[in-house]
Amino acid sequence: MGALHAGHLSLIRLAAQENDQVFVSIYVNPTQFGLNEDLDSYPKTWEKDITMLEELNGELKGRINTVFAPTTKTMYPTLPPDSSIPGTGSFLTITPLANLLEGKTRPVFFRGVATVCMKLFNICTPERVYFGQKDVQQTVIIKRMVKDFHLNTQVRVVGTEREEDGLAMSSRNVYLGSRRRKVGTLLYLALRAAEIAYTTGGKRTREEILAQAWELTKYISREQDLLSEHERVGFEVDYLSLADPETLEEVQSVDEGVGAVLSGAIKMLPLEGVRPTEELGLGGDKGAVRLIDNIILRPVER
Ligand SMILES: Nc1ncnc2c1ncn2[C@@H]1O[C@H](COP(=O)(O)OP(=O)(O)OP(=O)(O)O)[C@@H](O)[C@H]1O
Ligand SMILES: CC(C)(CO)[C@@H](O)C(=O)[O-]
Ligand code: BAL
Repeated sequence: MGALHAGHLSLIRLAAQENDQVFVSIYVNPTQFGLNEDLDSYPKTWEKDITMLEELNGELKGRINTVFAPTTKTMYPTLPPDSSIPGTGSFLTITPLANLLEGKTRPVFFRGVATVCMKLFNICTPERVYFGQKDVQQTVIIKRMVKDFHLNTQVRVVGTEREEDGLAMSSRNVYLGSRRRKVGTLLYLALRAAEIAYTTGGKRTREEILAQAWELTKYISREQDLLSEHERVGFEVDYLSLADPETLEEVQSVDEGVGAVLSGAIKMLPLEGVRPTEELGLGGDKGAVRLIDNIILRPVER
């Protein structure tokens, strides 16, 4: 969706390694934003995106063949895009996957994603498509769509690029501002604690694994509570999940031969006690900022 960062570039780099020609799409797709979401404020940095792509194209010896930045009239030629829950128009729904996890909070999100991806795939007929693991549910849904609709493309998933402190790169991080940015790593730290319980702690049940993640969020919350209103950051955990990698249904224990997806979402709340000089990030701290992240618990080779 543009506002490019190193995570996006890693998808393009892998695509250029595996293919002679790379087609990059930049399109902020309205139908995947709910009516109450941030479509209007979503960061748009077109000039900078093009400069980044030109530089990258030099490094990739000109393999970026096309940057496709369509208008909404091109993508939705018949009816104007509708983001309401009934949604009038031509849509693809991939259920029950689209109703789980992110879909609970964002009920039209995956309908919009599957629909726009089908359009993009039909326009460009790619041999391979590249998606980031940061949006793990999206990758599972696109794989299901490709399988169920017999699309002739291979879905490639690229690992999550992170900032030095572990925060998953995301175009929406610019909404955080400096105070919330410092605490923004908490979801990753919580997922890592749960991962360690599985990989080195030998834990296999849902309760044992997720307890580690919950403990860490509670610890950070207590730490924040001790700070003054000018320093503290409030957050709410939307969900922490331990799910089957293909169905994304919650599991009670991890089958080592199958592995699992550990994922979560948190809402960083608007600040209290804002001082006039405080750096607030895009949007000026008007709303909560929702962050997602995940770690794959890989199957153990037997
Ligand atoms: N940190 C990352 N590492 C690897 N891939 C990423 C990362 N962030 C996004 N991507 C991938 O880039 C593609 C385009 O994503 P998108 O434009 O929505 O960026 P985003 O940074 O995830 O934005 P948002 O903040 O809206 O989630 C998706 O396949 C997404 O999974
Ligand atoms: C898959 C996608 C391009 C659909 O607009 C979007 O959800 C994204 O960028 O992750
Ligand atoms: N990275 C997925 C796009 C979205 O959150 O809207």
